[in-house]
Amino acid sequence: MAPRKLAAGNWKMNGTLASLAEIDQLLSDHLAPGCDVLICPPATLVHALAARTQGKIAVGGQDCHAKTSGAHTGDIAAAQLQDAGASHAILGHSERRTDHAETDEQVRGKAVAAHEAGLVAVICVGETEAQRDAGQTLDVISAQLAGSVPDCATAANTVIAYEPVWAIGTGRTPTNDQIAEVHALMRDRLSARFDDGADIALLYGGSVKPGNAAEIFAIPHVNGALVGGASLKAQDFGPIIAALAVT
Ligand SMILES: O=C(CO)COP(=O)(O)O
Repeated sequence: MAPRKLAAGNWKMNGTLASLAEIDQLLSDHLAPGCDVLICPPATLVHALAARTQGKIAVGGQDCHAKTSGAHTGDIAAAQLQDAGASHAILGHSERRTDHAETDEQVRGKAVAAHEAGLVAVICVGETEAQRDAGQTLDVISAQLAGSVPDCATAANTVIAYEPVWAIGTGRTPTNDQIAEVHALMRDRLSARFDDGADIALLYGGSVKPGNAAEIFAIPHVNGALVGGASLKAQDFGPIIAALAVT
């Protein structure tokens, strides 16, 4: 079994009910068989999006709590996401690691909770610019993988997204060789640790656009993308999905 190809959109803190019209557009224009499509809208829109798309695309949350319920104001349990129609949860995004000081250990706990609720955990890793400049990229990625990915991970319940922090929302992307180096490292680490680690899908994220998607998808061990800004408009996300489907 080869890793499944996945085009994933992370809407971050963008969108209202009116934005779901973009998804209608996407469904009518572009739904290419040949890759899976996931949209992770703000939590307020998970249920409406799932109801509207009826399984034609997957819907995910952008975070979940490690506990199943309780006194955690403002947080969302994995089972609540699942109840609202989500099948995935992005975990450990660099914006969560920065804005909410999430640690690898906390991300791992969230991933276990996601798995227990039947969700696929989309676990994010990535170096800062200072870490890259200091030659620490591979060590940082190795440590984040070791710390954030739980022992219960399988190819069926886990996706890893490599998102260099300095490439997110900046219009800057690593060179193809830099992406290839990190993805090869991730494949090695996961294959060494998990029986089906060779089949865990590896996404690249950070300034993926219609104009660079095909080139990025041609890089070995890149099985899809986690797309921020360009996932908000069907006219941008559609061509990215199409590029992945034919890779
Ligand atoms: O953070 C990202 C997806 O999770 C990437 O965001 P951009 O595609 O806007 O750079």
